[in-house]
Amino acid sequence: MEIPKVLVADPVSQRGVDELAAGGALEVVVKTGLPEAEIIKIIPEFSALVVRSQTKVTANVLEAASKLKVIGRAGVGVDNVNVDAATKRGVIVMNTPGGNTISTAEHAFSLLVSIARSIPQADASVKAGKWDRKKYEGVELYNKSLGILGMGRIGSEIARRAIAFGMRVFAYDPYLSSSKARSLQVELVENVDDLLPHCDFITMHMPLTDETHHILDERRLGLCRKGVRIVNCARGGLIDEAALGVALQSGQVAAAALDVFEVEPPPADFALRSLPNIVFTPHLGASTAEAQENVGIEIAQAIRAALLEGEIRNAVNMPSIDAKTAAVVKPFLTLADKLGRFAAQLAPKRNDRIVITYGGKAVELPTEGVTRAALTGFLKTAGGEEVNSVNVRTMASTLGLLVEEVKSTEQTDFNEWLHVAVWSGDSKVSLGGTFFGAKNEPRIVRLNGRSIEAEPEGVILLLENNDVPGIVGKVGTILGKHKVNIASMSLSRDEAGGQALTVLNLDSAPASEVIQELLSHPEISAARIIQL
Ligand SMILES: NC(=O)C1=CN([C@@H]2O[C@H](COP(=O)(O)OP(=O)(O)OC[C@H]3O[C@@H](n4cnc5c(N)ncnc54)[C@H](O)[C@@H]3O)[C@@H](O)[C@H]2O)C=CC1
Ligand SMILES: O=C(O)C(=O)COP(=O)(O)O
Repeated sequence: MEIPKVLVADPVSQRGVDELAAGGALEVVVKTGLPEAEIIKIIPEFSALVVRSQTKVTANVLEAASKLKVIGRAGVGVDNVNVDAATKRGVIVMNTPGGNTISTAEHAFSLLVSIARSIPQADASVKAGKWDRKKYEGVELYNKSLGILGMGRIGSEIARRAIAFGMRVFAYDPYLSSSKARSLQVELVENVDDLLPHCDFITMHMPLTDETHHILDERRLGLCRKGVRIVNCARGGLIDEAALGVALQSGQVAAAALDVFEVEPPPADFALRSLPNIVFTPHLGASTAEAQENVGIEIAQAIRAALLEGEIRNAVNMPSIDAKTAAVVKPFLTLADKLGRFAAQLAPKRNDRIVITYGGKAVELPTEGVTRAALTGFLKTAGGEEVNSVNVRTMASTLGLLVEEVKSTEQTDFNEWLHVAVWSGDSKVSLGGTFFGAKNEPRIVRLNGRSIEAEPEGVILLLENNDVPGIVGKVGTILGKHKVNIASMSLSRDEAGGQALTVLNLDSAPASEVIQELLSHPEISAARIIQL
């Protein structure tokens, strides 16, 4: 079997590369700093791609990435990855939250102190042979107020450090609970506008999203306390850099420090470069030996787990699942896929709703992965092999297919079972499955409300026929005449002499003339082949 290849497109610690390549199960290629065109040329060979913040994983790169299963971001922010395009192409996007938290918090806090005391400027001044002690008079952090925009991992570490420096900390984070704010000893402010006038210092620690883009714009910079000092160690797009430049020149903002920029690296004519009261670092927040060791190893382990064991860790575009749970869920994934495929071949084309019901012990499962498997089985007939558990929810939503999950308390003959029902208007198709025997073999045991027994595998012949003597023999004779062997057969009838559903597992697919011959029998009203 071909060894999956992994492209490391941004600098990752050697220990991370070694972890990826361990045991020879993956082939690791390190090619950093490639332009998009070069990545597009080579990406078709790769099953996984490792990036940091420099490589842009664009829709064009993803379009070319025919083999790609996983994008591993050795760090936190994934705004350099077109996650929507990755999801549409069924590519898992993972990151390593936490691996560079301390490093980034320490860097941001260092920048805070730097601009309180103009350390970089004073350093440059002495190195230039000057001795300006008055010019570089600074301010204390002690007894000052700090506003933290984004109180997650890094924001929380900043808060701890600020409190240790005797600062009063205000936090703006719409997703932070009051109890968490209390435990962090920060004062939660409902909206940014109310926070800004109270802060001597402001530091940004939120992701770059549509909601946070330019969250500090000209208007809000005007709301800040005059002489505020601002640090951005999160993402350049959070601050309107042009407005910041004006505020720095007017003194509305006394000083600023940027580790991140709207365009990285900033262009040669970057206007802020000439201002005396701003400090820059080249996106160094996570650039420590410890952080890079952490994120390198963590992303390597996550990619190996995904490619080699089907375990999903820290995915940003689908539910994570650990190896132990993956093993428990695995048989249900197969059954769900088969039920979905079976339903797709029976259901009419335009479907409004699909309901996946869990019964017996199956109600204890982490259902999302199993639901996605049933959906994938169902939609593969519509969407082709492109559909997988990463993009299937998006596809269902695009098709207007309402997806429902039910945990049933219904008592049945089965210890654990799954049921898939699909509606198109008033017409409904439904299938139920469970597992039989010591080997936990999957079985289809319900079809449109009737009890049957069929292996969800290979060629299945469905017959609707009158329950009359000799019909089974007749079906066997017709199939036998055409050398079609019956592997198993199950017959389900409403009542003796009534309507019956006959389900046969066949060793080969009968030709269409065989189906026509079966349909020519007066007691057989429907015959169709299902391929699983
Ligand atoms: N300069 C650097 O090298 C580094 C930069 N970063 C950046 O820092 C950001 C934060 O990193 P972590 O703390 O690890 O992430 P995190 O996910 O732990 O924290 C982000 C916080 O932002 C909050 N948030 C989200 N939308 C918000 C909004 N509209 N308004 C206010 N708060 C909002 C979230 O609720 C969360 O608490 C990352 O997204 C990344 O962009 C992270 C690591 C290194
Ligand atoms: O983890 C993040 O979000 C970062 O911004 C770190 O960026 P880097 O991996 O150092 O290019």
